[in-house]
Amino acid sequence: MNPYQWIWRYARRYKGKMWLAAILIIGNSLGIIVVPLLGGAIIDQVINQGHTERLPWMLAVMIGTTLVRTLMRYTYQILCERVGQNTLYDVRKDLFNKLQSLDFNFFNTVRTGDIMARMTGDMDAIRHFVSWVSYQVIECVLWFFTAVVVMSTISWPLMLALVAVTPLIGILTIKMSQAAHPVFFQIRQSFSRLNSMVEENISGNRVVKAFTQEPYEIQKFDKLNDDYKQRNMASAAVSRRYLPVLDFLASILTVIALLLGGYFVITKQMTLGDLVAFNGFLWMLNQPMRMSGWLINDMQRFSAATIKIRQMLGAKSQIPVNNADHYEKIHGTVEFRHVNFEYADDPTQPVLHDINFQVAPGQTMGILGETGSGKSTLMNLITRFYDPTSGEVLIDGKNAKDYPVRQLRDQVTIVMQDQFLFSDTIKDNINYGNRQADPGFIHAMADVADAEDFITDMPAGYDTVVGERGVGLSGGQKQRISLTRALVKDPAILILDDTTSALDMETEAKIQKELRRITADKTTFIIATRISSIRQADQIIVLQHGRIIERGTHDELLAKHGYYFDTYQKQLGALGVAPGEE
Ligand SMILES: Nc1ncnc2c1ncn2[C@@H]1O[C@H](COP(=O)(O)OP(=O)(O)OP(=O)(O)O)[C@@H](O)[C@H]1O
Repeated sequence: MNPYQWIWRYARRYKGKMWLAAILIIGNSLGIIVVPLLGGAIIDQVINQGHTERLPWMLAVMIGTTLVRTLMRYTYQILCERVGQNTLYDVRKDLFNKLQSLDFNFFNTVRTGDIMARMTGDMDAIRHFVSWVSYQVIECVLWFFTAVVVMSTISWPLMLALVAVTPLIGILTIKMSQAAHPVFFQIRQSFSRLNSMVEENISGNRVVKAFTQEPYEIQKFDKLNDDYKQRNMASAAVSRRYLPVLDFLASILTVIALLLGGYFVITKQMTLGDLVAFNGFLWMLNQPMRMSGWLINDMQRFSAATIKIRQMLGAKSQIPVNNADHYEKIHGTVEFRHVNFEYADDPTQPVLHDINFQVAPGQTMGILGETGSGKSTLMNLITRFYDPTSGEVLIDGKNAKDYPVRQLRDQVTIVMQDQFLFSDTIKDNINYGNRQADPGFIHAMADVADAEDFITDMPAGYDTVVGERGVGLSGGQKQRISLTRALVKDPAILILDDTTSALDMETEAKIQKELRRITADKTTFIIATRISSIRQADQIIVLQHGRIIERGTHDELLAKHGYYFDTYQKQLGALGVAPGEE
């Protein structure tokens, strides 16, 4: 499907408006012929033949048609703008909905700046095409052919002389189109790179400043900015190469018309009035020729803009978001059977190897392991952010893949390591997963997460607006708000991925105690670096290089004198507690 067929699938929803606009465009284009024809008639009939009584109605018709034409043009311009805006609204909506359905595999490989470039610059190229370029093209084609027909009826030999130039214009237009297409595609790519860089720079501004890398960032920006400029210059060079020639050919038409037309008048092959009328139509040939270059540019820009948007709209999620007709309540048994996993963007690096375990509803599993051992990845398979490469994740004995994914995630909540808060009120951040949550329940859960006191101490309490990504809150406060958000969701399976790492041990111990109380009926997974966070768990697994190397309860693991025991000893040592004294 070419870009024009693709956009037509959206624009045809507004067929009514488009037909009306088309009728008005045709009416306007036909109306154009009135003024030059009457101009010629005034010369021949009023000035040369002395029929002065005809002048008033001729002038009245000229003014009348001009007024009607202006009204028509105004109306179809508004109609086209509406169709353009509506079409853009639909494409943007589809794109945003698509983004919501795409999985982590997509977001791992596509940069945010790239997506933003699609949602802004590319969208505008589409709007410009539908709202402006489309009717300009129709106008130009209509003007050109109307002029050819009318001018031929006035003097076909003169018209034939002018038409002789048009094949050259056709060839130039095609050549320009071919030269412009790759350049516009490169401009879009370059714009994406520039956008991504700026987006990352803004998101990472604290790191930039902390490491005083502003000069490096400026240098990086300058390079991309220069690349963008160069590509735009290349596009301008294409225009520079062809547009003056097209302009020149358009001007040549006037010279031919005057020279040859003058000769025809002198030799009485046509009247002066006819030549004036003929000359009056000349712009209807000129204008499309002059415009053709610009319109080709705009069409190529549109075509380049649609490529990435269509790629994004066509992106397939490996984990489709499907809806179900009935809601299946999850009780909380989680079983991993011979699970292996590697990330799609790095398939050479197996991350999890033959993972097997089972957790009963209401039980707590602790997960310990060195950094990069696969702990978060393991949890991401329960929430189905990814599916295992082989093996099965079973929830209540049923393969996780057989649950509608939104239903599953509705009952499995993860508090991620990298907490994200929206620039919204604390209240709206907390009830993000459960908009109907009872205020009493929210306060109770905030109490469990030890967040109630610091929230109510804030000037606007729960209505305090936090900055983007939770700016204005400490790391520990963000962690506690994120934990409250997960608890308010009241899931059957709760996953805490290093959720309390930023808290002091006393606060952590308090939260752990409260959590044990309220998660008695939930299956809970706790990823932790501190053994104190998981020692009460019903079972603990230790991961190393994606394999379970130890499993058991706290006491069983200590008795093994392995990795867990060593970690425990180190952590006690760090606290200045001798073994046996804890
Ligand atoms: N999107 C990804 N694409 C490719 N590899 C990844 C991706 N995410 C993580 N990995 C790799 O998978 C491995 C396990 O990562 P994971 O985040 O699960 O470890 P972890 O045990 O949770 O680490 P930490 O304690 O530091 O959070 C690491 O080697 C990491 O580099």
